[in-house]
Amino acid sequence: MARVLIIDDRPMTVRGIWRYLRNHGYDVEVATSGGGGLQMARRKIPDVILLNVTLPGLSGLDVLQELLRDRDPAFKRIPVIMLSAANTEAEAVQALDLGAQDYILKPVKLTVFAARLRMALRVKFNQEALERANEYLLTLSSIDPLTQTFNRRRFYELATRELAKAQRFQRELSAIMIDADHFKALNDRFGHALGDKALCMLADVLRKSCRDIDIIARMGGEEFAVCCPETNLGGAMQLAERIRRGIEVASFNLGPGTVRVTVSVGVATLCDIDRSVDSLLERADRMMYRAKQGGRNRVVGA
Ligand SMILES: Nc1nc2c(ncn2[C@@H]2O[C@H](COP(=O)(O)OP(=O)(O)OP(=O)(O)O)[C@@H](O)[C@H]2O)c(=O)[nH]1
Repeated sequence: MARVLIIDDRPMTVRGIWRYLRNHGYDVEVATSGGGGLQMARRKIPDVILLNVTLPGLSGLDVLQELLRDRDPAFKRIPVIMLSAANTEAEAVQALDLGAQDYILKPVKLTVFAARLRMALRVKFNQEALERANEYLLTLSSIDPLTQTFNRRRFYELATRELAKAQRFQRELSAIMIDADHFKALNDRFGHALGDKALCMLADVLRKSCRDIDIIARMGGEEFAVCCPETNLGGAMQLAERIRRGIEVASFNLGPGTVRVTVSVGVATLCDIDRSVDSLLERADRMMYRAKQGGRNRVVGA
């Protein structure tokens, strides 16, 4: 049921509209001042606002501007239909230019009014559907479908922002590279499906081990990265060891008998020479290869 908020200081003049909307299944509320209307709208966001231009105190146009200036995007998106008895072109132009969805003269012809109300609602619902679709597409383009961690592209976007913040405010930042050991052999021996399950297990351990503000991503294949804001080398080494150990332990529950997954982990921390996420990751990557060369299932950092 669409929710309509009428803001009009003389409710008698909108009684016809009110009755019509109630009879046609709308959920209608009436406020008699601009300020009161804004409060009501904030308490429960309406699908559309019918707003009289002339009001005591805050005028209808003031209310419209308040709505459009609001920080809450849901508030800004409420379509506003202005109602006016003035019949001046200038007022209509001003209201529409400010951002009103429509401008209707009183006395209102109910059937035409209802059609314009339906149109305003259609525009709003279509816009909401579009925003949901955009959000979904953004998720698809940012998330690795197998492990539900960020993908490489999104990792770079988020880590670049963190790096800029860390450099600007002289904060610490570290990166951890995690690569599964002998993953080819695991796939060959137990099958690709178990390999996939192992990657999901790795991602679960990463999620459980890291802070909410850490950025976890699958960089490709059997390689993951974590970007840790506000974390120095010591902290990142501790986290890396927790991850390594967590994976070793979780791998006992992965599958039948002898399936085991371990990881080699490289850690690097931001220093003055770093100009990009790449240079930090390259160092973490080099550390990870040292971990491989050192016998795997270990953490190396510098
Ligand atoms: N199951 C599964 N396997 C994958 C996926 N992506 C990459 N792989 C496999 O991961 C393996 C990586 O092998 P390599 O790069 O040779 O490394 P490794 O066998 O782990 O050896 P080391 O890294 O030296 O310990 C390859 O066999 C890839 O096919 C995936 O999404 N699912």
